[in-house]
Amino acid sequence: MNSYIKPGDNPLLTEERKKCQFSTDILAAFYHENAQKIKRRHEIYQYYLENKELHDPEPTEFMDRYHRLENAERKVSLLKKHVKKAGSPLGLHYTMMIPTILNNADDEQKAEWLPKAQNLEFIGTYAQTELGHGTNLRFLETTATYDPKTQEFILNSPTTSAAKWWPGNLGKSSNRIIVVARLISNGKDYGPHSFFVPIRDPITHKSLPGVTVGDIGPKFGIPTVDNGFLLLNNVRIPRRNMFMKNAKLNPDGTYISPKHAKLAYGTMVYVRAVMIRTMSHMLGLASTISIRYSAIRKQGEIEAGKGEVKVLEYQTQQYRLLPQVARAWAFEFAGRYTRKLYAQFLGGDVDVLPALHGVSSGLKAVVTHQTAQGIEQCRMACGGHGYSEASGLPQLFATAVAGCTYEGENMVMLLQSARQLVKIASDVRKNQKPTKQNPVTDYLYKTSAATKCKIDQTTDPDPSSVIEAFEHVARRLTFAAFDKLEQLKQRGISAENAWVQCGVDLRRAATAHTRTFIARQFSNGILEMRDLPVQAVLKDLLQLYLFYEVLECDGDLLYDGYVIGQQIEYSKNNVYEALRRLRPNAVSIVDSFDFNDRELNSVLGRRDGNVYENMLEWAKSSPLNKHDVMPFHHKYLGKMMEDARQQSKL
Ligand SMILES: CCCCC/C=C/C(=O)SCCNC(=O)CCNC(=O)[C@H](O)C(C)(C)COP(=O)(O)OP(=O)(O)OC[C@H]1O[C@@H](n2cnc3c(N)ncnc32)[C@H](O)[C@@H]1OP(=O)(O)O
Ligand SMILES: Cc1cc2nc3c(=O)[nH]c(=O)nc-3n(C[C@H](O)[C@H](O)[C@H](O)COP(=O)(O)OP(=O)(O)OC[C@H]3O[C@@H](n4cnc5c(N)ncnc54)[C@H](O)[C@@H]3O)c2cc1C
Repeated sequence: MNSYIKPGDNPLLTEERKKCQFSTDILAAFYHENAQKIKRRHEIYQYYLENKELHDPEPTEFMDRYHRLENAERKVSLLKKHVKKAGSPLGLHYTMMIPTILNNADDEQKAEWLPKAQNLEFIGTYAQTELGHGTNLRFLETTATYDPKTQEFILNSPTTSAAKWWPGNLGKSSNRIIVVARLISNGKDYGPHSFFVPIRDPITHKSLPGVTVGDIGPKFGIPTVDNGFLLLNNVRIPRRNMFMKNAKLNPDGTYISPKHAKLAYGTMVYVRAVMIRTMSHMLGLASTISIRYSAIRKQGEIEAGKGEVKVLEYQTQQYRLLPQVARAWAFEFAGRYTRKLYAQFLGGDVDVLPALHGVSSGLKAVVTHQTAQGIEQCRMACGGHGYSEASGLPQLFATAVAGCTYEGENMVMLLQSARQLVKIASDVRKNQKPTKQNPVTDYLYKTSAATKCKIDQTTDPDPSSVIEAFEHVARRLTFAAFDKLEQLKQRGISAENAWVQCGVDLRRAATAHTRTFIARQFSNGILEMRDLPVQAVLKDLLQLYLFYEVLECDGDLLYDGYVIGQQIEYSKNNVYEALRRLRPNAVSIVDSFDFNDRELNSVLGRRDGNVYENMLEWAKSSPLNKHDVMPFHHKYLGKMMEDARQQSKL
């Protein structure tokens, strides 16, 4: 039963919702983990509806960056009064400042900084990337030189390329930030460490002496985030402003190493682990918008004389949109795994860090890339109106695609994942067994159970046959890349250069490995669902996901004969059959993502489906339409046409 039906909705959408064959409440609670969270979501939305001061004065699409930032800060300052989590001017405060305090501050520092951060007594960000370096952290230039006489660090940007560049909310919002700088003590460089650095006066908000800070200017998207630049000119901070949970520096300047060399990178691993859910939500938003719109948009007759049909009736439209719904679910299940692993790490299990880094690196890269691709597919499937900012899809894409770059550029992250695969391949070649169980990589120690894939023509395909096929491809690509590395090294090429010359093969292996991981998490995740009608929908989504992925990597499956052409044909049929089964429930399935109209920010994706009249209202509210004739018309185009008319009379 679809609980999203309301009087006054577009009848075309209501008729879709009346076809619902499952409980949208149960599916929504499963996606958001429990019914309590759905209830809380609805309470917050109702509160938002009742508090007009939280609303935008006009569609933000019509605002310039100055007014967008002002509006965002206004709402955030109000939000603190209303709800804990806040919007974009505080994005980095919640996603990086607070996790860094939790992850890198010792107990005394946590006691001092955490309550103030949680109470929003200051606003922070995570300033690591520099104008000259983002990926290669070993070469960051900002220095923190210890002065044992005063027990202070002197922070300095030695060159222009050392300017911190990109950190979100650095330009105008933040006043207490995390700066990643090279720790130098007693003449020794200990590499990048994190420091708590005041950059603006807590009362006047003016930049402090030695601090040059500002906004880096317009970007591809995310206009309400003041990504900034920062130059430090011998700014002094107390010794105790170095985060000291892991590495420590004594008053005399002696350094104490952390238990694990990469603990300082913990915040990045945290964001990579949790951003998977954000990407799932973004893909869920895009598929909600495009499927609701496709259910009310009529275009073209299938049979002459029988009237125009909803574009969702076209198999091609289903093929463009429904796999995005399936992937949104797949990413949600995969993200649950990495969040659990991160919780284990935060709980003190440092040994889990390499496994967490390995899985979160590859997952972050694949999920952000497929999310961006999927949103763009949803946008294109909405025709011209998908290209309008009224749809919400261009901004959604511009926000999501940034995830391919931040938190570790995707190619670099896939190569990090490949490091783990190559180490395992080396162990296998030496007949070494895994030192500890790792459900993500254990399959690499096995050989392909069946020499031939078990995908066959059936109405109820077995997910394990597809997952084994993905394991087979990932194993083959991993060992092929490993063997190529070894051959190059045997020819006298250095390990580093061999790595670079195998980069594309390593990336392919990491992508195949991550695909296997996601498929396994999706297949395991739906087993928890006990409600049979909802379970049937999830099984259809899983079938669509698995066989859609088979078609995405069919060349790798056919390469060594593990799969034959007939099985690719079976896979195609399984995709079409899943589309057919999902079509009647399509609108109710995206309703179950439970995104409200504020989150959707889309005229096309409105819950009520009343698109056309609201599209016209939206367009009319454009500031351009305050004028029938633009004030400058006669100065330019008007004069040009008048001159042309006069000219033609001569
Ligand atoms: C809503 C969200 C808003 C997001 C806002 C955005 C924020 C940001 O973008 S913050 C800045 C993000 N920047 C990055 O992610 C930088 C990416 N670069 C790196 O992480 C590193 O430079 C590197 C991993 C690419 C290379 O680091 P390096 O120290 O050179 O390490 P190696 O490649 O030589 O590997 C050595 C060893 O360390 C392991 N390792 C690397 N990183 C981690 C980690 N984070 N956690 C655990 N282990 C890590 C790596 O696996 C190697 O191990 P072995 O293979 O066993 O030798
Ligand atoms: C919207 C947005 C928000 C951001 N927010 C923050 C923030 O809050 N805090 C922060 O510190 N940073 C932030 N960043 C910066 C981000 O983390 C960096 O842009 C990212 O780490 C990539 O570094 P880079 O831009 O210097 O690219 P580079 O490191 O210069 O890489 C450029 C390209 O070179 C290639 N490349 C580089 N190294 C390798 C390698 N080892 N192997 C193979 N190929 C390689 C890759 O193709 C890469 O795309 C943000 C960036 C964006 C776009």
